[in-house]
This record gives sequence, C-alpha cells and structure tokens, in this order.
Amino acid sequence: ACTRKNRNDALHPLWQSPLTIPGGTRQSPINIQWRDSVYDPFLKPLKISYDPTTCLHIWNNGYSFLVEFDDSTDKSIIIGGPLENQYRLKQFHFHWGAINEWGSEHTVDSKFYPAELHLVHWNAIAYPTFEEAVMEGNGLAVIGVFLKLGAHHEGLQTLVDALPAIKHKDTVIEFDVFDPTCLIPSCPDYWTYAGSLTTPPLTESVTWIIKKKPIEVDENQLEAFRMLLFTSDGEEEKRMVDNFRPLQPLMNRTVRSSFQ
Ligand SMILES: NS(=O)(=O)c1ccc(C(=O)O)c(S(=O)(=O)NCCc2ccccc2)c1
Ligand SMILES: [Zn+2]
Repeated sequence: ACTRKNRNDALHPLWQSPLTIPGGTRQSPINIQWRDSVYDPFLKPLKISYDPTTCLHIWNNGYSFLVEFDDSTDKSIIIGGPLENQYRLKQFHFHWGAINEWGSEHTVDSKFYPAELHLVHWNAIAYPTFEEAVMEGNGLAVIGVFLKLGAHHEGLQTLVDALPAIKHKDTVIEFDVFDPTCLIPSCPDYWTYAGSLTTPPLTESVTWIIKKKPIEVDENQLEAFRMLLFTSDGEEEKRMVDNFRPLQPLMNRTVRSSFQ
C-alpha cells in the first residue's frame, strides 16, 4: 500500500517549499495576538539611517518585486531596537493578495492586511557575507510594515511607476536614488520576535521587527502590484498575487512589544 505523505511534506504551491520545516521551532510568519504580546521596557527605539544613493535596481524575481541596495558598506543601516548591533540594508520587497481581504504574511489578532513590506538587513558585524548571515540565528533583521487601503502614498508611487517595466520574471531596471524611510511609519511602536525567512531556505535567522502602525496606499497602487507576473516573457501569463506564506505555529515563543 502506498504510504500517505504526511502534511509536513505538503508543498506550498507557490514556492514548492514545505509548508512546515521538520524540527522548525521558530518559523514565520505568525499571527500576533496583541493581548499576548509582552511589553519590554528594555527595548530601545529602532534607529534607521539609509543613504538613498545606495539604491541599485528594482527587479521581478518571480516571487515578488524587490529593490536592492549596495550593502558593501555601512551606509544604510539600522541599529537599536531588539538588535545587539547594526545591520545593513540589503533589499526590500512586498507580499500581497489577489484582493484587499488578504495579502500580508503576518496577521494582527488574526486580521490580514492587503499587503506587507519587508526590509531585509544582515549582521555584517558578526558575519562576512549575507549568505553566511542567512544561516545564523542572529544573522538577519527584517522590518515588517503593513499596508492598508486608504490615501494615495506619494513615496510608493515612485516604485509603482517603475512596475510596468518589470512586469515579467527576471526583468530589472536601474533605480538609482530611493529612500525607503518614506515607507516606514513615523510612529516608533513595534512588536519583535525570533523567526525565519518566509521563502526558501526558510532558515531560522530572522529577528522580526513588525511596525504597529500601517502605511496607507490607494486601490490603484495595490492594483499595480497585481499586474506583475510570476511568469517570464513568452510563457503563459500568471498574475503575481497571493505571494505570502501560510501562518506558522507560535510554539514556545513570546512576542514582545516596544509599547504599553
Ligand atoms: N519574506 S523574507 O523577508 O523572508 C524574504 C523574501 C525573499 C527574499 C529573497 O531572496 O528575495 C529574502 S532574502 O533576500 O533574505 N533572501 C533569502 C534567500 C537567499 C539566501 C541566500 C542567498 C540568496 C538568497 C527574504
Ligand atoms: Zn518577505
């Protein structure tokens, strides 16, 4: 008789990655239950200092669209918050849904946002390369910012205007000055927890810093994300939507808040 493949090795349709990592104890994303988060008075404010000229290009990698930065120096860094030392900005990208009812990776009290921004940073003090940092428990720090439907976002529009040029997988365009600070809410409040990458290799190397306040974007801007394609030019078109990983078990973790 054939053995029933257990749920663990069910593959997520999008990334062909396992839904759960065998032995994984700190997987992401998770639901943030506000009332279960614990205020930590020792958490410092997060200090963000990006140099807009370190921006390199914007491209469609077949999972999302991402803006990559020159991370060969300490020009664009974050420091403080839950972090032991400074982390260098490498790239930022988004996750979104086919409709406004879902799209974010993390949820707050089981509520989805229509999209979520991730700014990926790595610990260049402790590790010589990004690839090595990806494999270490304190290697990465990702800032998560929720997007909600509302007013037009001026800063985001610069990115939206570039999307038609990267409609297909593996297309890239020059993007030489952009300051992602404009995409981060000025409210300092955040939650933080120990988690993982939400795309392969799903390594448990991420200190997540999830901003409490969302940014507002308008319907046209969300629709612009949804006109991107997972597929390359010439292939049968598949719209790039629902590029978020399913929620993972909290297991033995506490989410801390920087606010009461
Ligand atoms: N949702 S998330 O923040 O976890 C995330 C999503 C996508 C990517 C990415 O590779 O584009 C990344 S990444 O830039 O951190 N790359 C991780 C995979 C990777 C490992 C080693 C070398 C290259 C890529 C992170
Ligand atoms: Zn992400």
